This record gives sequence, structure tokens and C-alpha cells, in this order.
Amino acid sequence: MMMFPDEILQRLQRTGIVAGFSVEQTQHAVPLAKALFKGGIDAIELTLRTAAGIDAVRAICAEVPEMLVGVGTILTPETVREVKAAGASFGVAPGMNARVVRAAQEIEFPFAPGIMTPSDLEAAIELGCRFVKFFPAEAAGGISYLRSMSAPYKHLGIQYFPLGGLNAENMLPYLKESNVAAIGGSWIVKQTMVNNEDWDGITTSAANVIKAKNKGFENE
Ligand SMILES: O=C(O)C(=O)C[C@H](O)[C@H](O)COP(=O)(O)O
Repeated sequence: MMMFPDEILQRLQRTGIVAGFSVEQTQHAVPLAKALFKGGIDAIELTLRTAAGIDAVRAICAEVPEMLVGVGTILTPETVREVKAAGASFGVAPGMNARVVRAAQEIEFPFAPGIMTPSDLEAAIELGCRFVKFFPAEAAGGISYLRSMSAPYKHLGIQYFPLGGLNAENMLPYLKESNVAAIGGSWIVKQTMVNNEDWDGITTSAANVIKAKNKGFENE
């Protein structure tokens, strides 16, 4: 079974930058998603680390349909089903859990497990994954680590989604790598901005990231 439809992969590739965040209060979810979209970020990874997580996914899917809604920190098969029912378009996890991958396959929910080592990657490949999250990207060794780790699997056409320690200063080499579909991280949405309901600040933060990306590709 196709683990990750081309259509969603292409949506991720279009902007190439995914804003990761979690929300403490459900009512923050919709204005936050709208603020990101206004700044040019059209894909999110809402991490399920708070009680408000699933309700926040549901609210964004219902009220901000222009946003591509991904969910992170999917650690159990039950959560895969819950996240799909909430309306999310795709899911990711920090690690490679075969039970979670199989649960996603059973209900045809696009899912990218997290990988860091060749062994993680081979486990994901064996389960049929061709799109994987690379986490924690910077701590693992960054772009040079990704290049050498992924080299033996190049012929398989794996696409990577690096997260973990990324920001506007170090994202460009990843974005320029041909097997990187998109990058993401939590630096775009600062928790203090959410707490202060500073939606304009979040729009500016998103716009600055897009600006930095465009500048980095200017002379190519
Ligand atoms: O929860 C998941 O599914 C994850 O894999 C973890 C998050 O994507 C990272 O925590 C983002 O990393 P930072 O940008 O360094 O904060």
C-alpha cells in the first residue's frame, strides 16, 4: 500500500516549510493556523503533547481548510485512528514504531515514521515507507549526517522530512537537498506569542521564514 500519496507529498514540497507546535488551549488553534497561513506557511505539524491536541486538530481542519494539517507525536495505533477521524491529512512520529505504521496502513492514513539510523530506515522501508521524518536532525549530525546515512538507499527514492533543531539560519542546505521534501520545526511559533495571542507576531514570524527561504534560492 502507498504509505504517502504523491498529492500530499507535493503539497509539502510546494512551500517546503512546516510549522510545528502544540496548543494548551483549544481556542488558540484556529487563530494560530490562520496567522501562519497569512504569513505564507500552509502546512503544520500539530504535536499531540497536550490535552487540547485532538480538539485543536479538529478545529483547524473544520475552520481552516486551506491549511494542510499534519499531526505529530503519534505514538500508538489508537492515536492514528483518532487523528484520522479528527480530519488530519497526515501524521508523523519521532520514532519508528511498526505497530503505528501498520495501523496507519490499515486505515490508509498517510504516515511518516521518524528515523535517525540506517536500521530505523531499513525497518521503515521494509514496511513500505518511502517518506520518513528525519529526527532529531541537527543533534544527529545535520545535513552531512543525512547525506551519508541516506546514500546507500538513494536508488529507492526515499524522501526525507528533517526536524529537530532547525531554524531559518540552518534550514537552507536541507531545503536544497534533492531528497528533502520539506523541513519543519517549532521555532516559527514561539509559545510566548501563543500565550499572548500575538497572532500578528506569528504571521510576521512565518513571513520572515518564507522570505529567508526565497532569498536563499534567489541566485539559482
Ligand atoms: O512529536 C513529533 O512527532 C516529533 O518528531 C518531534 C517534533 O517534530 C520536534 O520536537 C520538532 O523539533 P524542534 O523544532 O527542535 O522543536
